[in-house]
This record gives sequence, structure tokens and C-alpha cells, in this order.
Amino acid sequence: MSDRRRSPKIIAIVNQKGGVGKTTTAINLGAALAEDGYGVALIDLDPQGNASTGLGIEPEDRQLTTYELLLEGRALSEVLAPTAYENLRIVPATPDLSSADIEMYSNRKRSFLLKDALNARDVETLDLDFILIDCPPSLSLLTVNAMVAAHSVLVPLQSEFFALEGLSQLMLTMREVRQSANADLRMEGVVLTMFDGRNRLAQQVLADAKDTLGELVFKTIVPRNVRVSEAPSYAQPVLDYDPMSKGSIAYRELAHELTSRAV
Ligand SMILES: Nc1ncnc2c1ncn2[C@@H]1O[C@H](COP(=O)(O)OP(=O)(O)OP(=O)(O)O)[C@@H](O)[C@H]1O
Repeated sequence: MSDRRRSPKIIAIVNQKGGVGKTTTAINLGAALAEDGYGVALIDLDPQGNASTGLGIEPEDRQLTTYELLLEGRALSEVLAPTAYENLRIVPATPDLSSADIEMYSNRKRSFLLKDALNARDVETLDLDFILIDCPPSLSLLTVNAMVAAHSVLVPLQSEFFALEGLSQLMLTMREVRQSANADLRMEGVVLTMFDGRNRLAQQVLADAKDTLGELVFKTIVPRNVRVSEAPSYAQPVLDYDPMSKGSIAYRELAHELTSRAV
């Protein structure tokens, strides 16, 4: 581990399109970073709670969740749950979080609730290098909270028709957040997911993404790989379920690409 920070780097995993690989990337990038010895906390900010399920947190074990972190003043240290990986912990989510958007609106600090929770003093004592935030498929107040709290945004992009269409709206939201609440918010990068190199459309999406976004496109491309899609039903990251699968190799590469940049 090259650069152990006192304050973790906070990365929001965002795409308002559903089913593009946000949760899969949060779980497996988190697992790959943890495998490399980094301390990682994954915050499940999606009321579907798929990241929590995918990491084996049973619904009955989700007493303290992202909801309590955001709306009931619980500290990160209280709501973090262990996973099978020593270095990977998670703040789980339940469907309760779906009402958070509405409840937050009446709060004057509604966009800053997650930032305030992650700025609390206890966070520096938790031995964390990265906090990954798995966002819901919308640009709702929950996602805005993630962007306000984060140092950077990582966008999983599924290699399919219209993949790039939603990006301009996402960039616009980032610009608004920069202007109003988080001037330093950076684009960490765009990672192509579920990529099938034999598919001409996928190749076209990759070419278009590189044209539009240049260096912001990660060199690592996550292939479509059935082992990746099987792993959540065994409540495991694919890195555990099938360590040598193409999906596992890609997520390890993504972790290396991320950490080889200035953190
Ligand atoms: N590389 C991959 N190869 C095969 N299947 C994949 C891959 N990545 C993700 N999937 C599958 O695609 C589906 C959607 O992925 P995922 O849940 O990560 O997307 P999401 O963007 O988090 O969805 P939502 O917007 O609903 O939160 C899941 O069934 C997942 O297992």
C-alpha cells in the first residue's frame, strides 16, 4: 500500500441509468482494493440494497443502515458492518432509504447530510483508504448527497445503444454540484462494463466514449462475464466466487489503474 491517507478518498459510483453495473463495480472494485490491503468502506445508497445482499448482509442484520447515517445522526463507526473480507466493510441499505429523499427535503442541510456524516471525527479513526458510494439509478437527492460528499465520480457505462445519452445530464448535475456545494468534485473516470468485443455496437460505444471523454475512459474494460452475474446469488464478490474469471481479473486491473493514479 503506497499512500495510506488519514482521510479516505471518497468515490461516488454514479449513473442514473439502471442496470449498468454500478453495484457490481462497487462490490468488486471494493473487494479488489481490499485484496490489495486498502481499507474500504462501501456505502449502499441504493434502497434496493443490492450491494448489501451481494456482500452477504442478511436483511435481519441491517438494523443500522445508511438511513440512520443520513437521517438519525448515527456515526459511520456505528453503522459499518463487517463482510467476509477483512478490509472491506459496508453500510447496508434497506427499502426504508426510499423515503429518505422526501424526508431530507424538509432539512435545510439536505444536500450535505452524507458529507457531514463522512466529515465526522470518527471517520479518521477507522483505517479507511477508500469510501465507495453505490448510488441509486437516478440523479435524486441521494445521488446529489453522494456527489457533495465525494472527491470524485466514477461512472460505469454499459456498452449499449444510448449509453452516452445520459452522460450529459450527469455532467450537468456534477457542474451544478461544483457551483453550489463541492467545487473540487472531479470526474474519476468512465469504465465500460458488460463489454462484448465481438459486438460492433459495443466497439462503437467504446470509440464514441473515447472521442467524447478522451483520457477519462479507463483503459480497463470489464467484459460481460457470466461468473460476474452469478456471484451475487452466492453473496460473494466475483473475486471470491471465481478469482481467475475474466471479470475478477478486470476488476483487479481497475483497482490497480485507480490506485496507480495520484490518489
Ligand atoms: N460484467 C458483467 N458481466 C455479466 N453480468 C454483469 C456484469 N456486470 C453486471 N452484470 C449484471 O447486470 C445486472 C445489473 O448490474 P448491477 O446491479 O451492477 O447494475 P446497477 O447499475 O447497480 O443497477 P441499478 O441501477 O438497478 O442499481 C446484474 O444482474 C449484474 O449481475
